[in-house]
Amino acid sequence: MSSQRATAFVPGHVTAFFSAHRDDDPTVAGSRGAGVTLTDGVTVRVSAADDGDTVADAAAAGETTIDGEVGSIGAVDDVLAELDATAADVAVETDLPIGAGFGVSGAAALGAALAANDAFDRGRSENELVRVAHAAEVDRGTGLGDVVAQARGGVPVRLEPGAPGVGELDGVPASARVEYVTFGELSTEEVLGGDTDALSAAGEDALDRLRADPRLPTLMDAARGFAGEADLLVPEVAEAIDAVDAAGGEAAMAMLGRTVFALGTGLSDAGYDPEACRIDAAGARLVDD
Ligand SMILES: Nc1ncnc2c1ncn2[C@@H]1O[C@H](COP(=O)(O)OP(=O)(O)OP(=O)(O)O)[C@@H](O)[C@H]1O
Ligand SMILES: CC(C)(CO)[C@@H](O)C(=O)[O-]
Repeated sequence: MSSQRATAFVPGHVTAFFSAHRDDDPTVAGSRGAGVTLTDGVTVRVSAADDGDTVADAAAAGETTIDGEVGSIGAVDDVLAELDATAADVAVETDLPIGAGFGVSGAAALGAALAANDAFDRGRSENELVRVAHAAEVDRGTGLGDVVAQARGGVPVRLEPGAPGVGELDGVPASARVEYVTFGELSTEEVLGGDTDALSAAGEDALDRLRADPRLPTLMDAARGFAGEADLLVPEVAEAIDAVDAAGGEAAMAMLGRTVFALGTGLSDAGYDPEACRIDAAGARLVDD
């Protein structure tokens, strides 16, 4: 039965390191790498557009809002088109900053897929919905591996790139408090649109290290090495990582944003005023309205 409305929660995802793998087929394209999913995430509410009585109501049908403001996320539009739900209203809500390395666009796309499928009884399986959201995110150039990681939860390790059925995931078994501070955006589209050869070589090295020792401290250390080798570090991020290190903690840069994330109380101990959450244990899911 079709309820005409549904809500999904999708964890944020910070990538610690990655290599980019292109392909004409967006379900085959993606990234290898690893990162951390967060209990801070994105809530997506999908409902049948209320045509209402007024011209303004009718014009607002099929509208996306982001934290209450009318806006658009390309990958969400593509997901709705694929699920024959372009007339739906979509409300995206998040405390995470957009464009700062938390995979908000991937989360919004995956949340829209899960919620639209449920609201309109489209009968797709979880793998199919993850595939739709992954393909939309890749096609829009706003991410490569966030969607599959967010679907899984925990500390996802992307062993092979691509959507379910193509890619392969593992994970670092771990639970921890995570702190983060954001200094601003870094354009994913720009970095992915440039030459990614050096970055990808550094990402493959980092993945080999983590596979040999799948523990959180190794993930953080490999992430720091990656950010330097891939030439992505920005000064305020480097400074914060050094300050956390000097205070005895573990921090790294979130790809792709001017964002630092740390384990435990790393950033607080270094004198920053971070946001705090935990590693998300469950992955993307439908929730009660
Ligand atoms: N206020 C906003 N700031 C930035 N992007 C916005 C905003 N509102 C909508 N968007 C759309 O959201 C998407 C943001 O994608 P982008 O990949 O840059 O960010 P992200 O997914 O949050 O982070 P990242 O990929 O760095 O982890 C784009 O499609 C952009 O057009
Ligand atoms: C490319 C990327 C770093 C953008 O957030 C992410 O999607 C990833 O790890 O593939």
